[in-house]
Amino acid sequence: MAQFLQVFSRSISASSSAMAQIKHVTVIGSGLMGSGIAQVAAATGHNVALVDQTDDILGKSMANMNKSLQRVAKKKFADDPKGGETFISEIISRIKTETDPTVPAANTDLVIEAIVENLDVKQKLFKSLDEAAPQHTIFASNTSSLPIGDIAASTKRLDRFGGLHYFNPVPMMKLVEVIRTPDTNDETFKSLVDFGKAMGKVTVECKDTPGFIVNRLLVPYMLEAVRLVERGDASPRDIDTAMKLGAGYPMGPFELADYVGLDTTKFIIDGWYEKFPENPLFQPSPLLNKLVSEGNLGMKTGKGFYSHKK
Ligand SMILES: CCCCCCCCCCCCCC(=O)CC(=O)SCCNC(=O)CCNC(=O)[C@H](O)C(C)(C)COP(=O)(O)OP(=O)(O)OC[C@H]1O[C@@H](n2cnc3c(N)ncnc32)[C@H](O)[C@@H]1OP(=O)(O)O
Ligand SMILES: NC(=O)C1=CN([C@@H]2O[C@H](COP(=O)(O)OP(=O)(O)OC[C@H]3O[C@@H](n4cnc5c(N)ncnc54)[C@H](O)[C@@H]3O)[C@@H](O)[C@H]2O)C=CC1
Repeated sequence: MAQFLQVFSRSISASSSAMAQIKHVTVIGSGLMGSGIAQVAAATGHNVALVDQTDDILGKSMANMNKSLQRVAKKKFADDPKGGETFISEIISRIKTETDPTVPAANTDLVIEAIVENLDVKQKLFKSLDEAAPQHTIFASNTSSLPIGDIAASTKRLDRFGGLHYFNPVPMMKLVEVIRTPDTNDETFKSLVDFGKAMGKVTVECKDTPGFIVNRLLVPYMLEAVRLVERGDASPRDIDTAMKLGAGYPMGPFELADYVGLDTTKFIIDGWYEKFPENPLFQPSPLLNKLVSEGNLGMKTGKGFYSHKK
């Protein structure tokens, strides 16, 4: 009987610790996505550690978050600029920056990874985090295209690993896809859904299938657009106009590719081509490859399919 009670109380405490509300979040990668995720997590009351490779990169991310928050505050505090300043400074004060991911990971409830779209680099990061983070910490990746199970395989916490796939720009886009692998346990999955909702997002659930829901549909559409241009059938400008005015999309496929980043876009296509080489859909795009090889990565560099003011 004593043994049964011990096991019973251990399982209660394990499950209640896994179910504990997520308060401290570590976001790794402070680029387009990581900075947006950190900003919204802090704006919804979470304590956030934001990690990147250098203090210089982190400084630029903090400045970008400030700009985004100014846009939010301008609307929210239209008649109260002082209130707007307090709003911004309170959110910013909940974000600490760090260059060593293992430091905040040692004391965090959730790690959200938003680094470069490369399986080896993500696996290497999570392997080191697995050694540093406590038992209860949940790991999540914001990958656009890599299998969550492949990233999780670098750790010993397959049951506490899932996907949280946000959309760009995170402060404006209302969706987060919550991904469970066959190993993700129910407590972890529920914590991830609850966290998505606590960030003010609408959550949808998806299995660990290539592209999840949105990118499974979006990537073929965008690739068809680039093939139209490569065949000389229509210009990027006309395709964008057509999809905005004819299909009601807020951005056309080329504007969106520049917004997402052509480097990230290429990582996604190259990864799927390597995995599904026989699929005609994922054949490399000479036009995209040319732009990336010239360092024209879209809005982040000031030039991609279009020129952008920096
Ligand atoms: C064709 C090339 C082929 C390549 C191969 C294909 C590869 C496939 C790549 C797939 C990539 C997948 C990436 C991924 O995993 C998933 C994604 O995230 S996909 C991207 C999803 N996002 C979208 O689709 C964005 C669509 N665009 C919009 O919704 C709007 O355009 C946007 C909200 C971005 C901007 O709105 P717009 O009216 O155009 O401009 P404004 O500047 O006037 O903004 C409106 C409004 O919003 C406020 N705002 C905008 N950005 C921010 C921000 N970052 N922070 C805070 N606030 C922001 C702004 O202040 C305005 O507010 P007002 O009150 O209206 O003034
Ligand atoms: N750009 C987009 O629209 C979307 C991207 N994603 C995914 O989010 C992830 C990040 O994408 P972006 O933010 O666009 O990329 P980004 O290039 O803007 O930012 C990536 C950041 O990660 C940092 N980084 C790289 N390796 C690191 C490491 N080992 N440790 C710490 N930091 C490291 C880089 O310095 C950079 O600041 C990718 O997996 C991408 O597929 C998901 C949804 C939308």
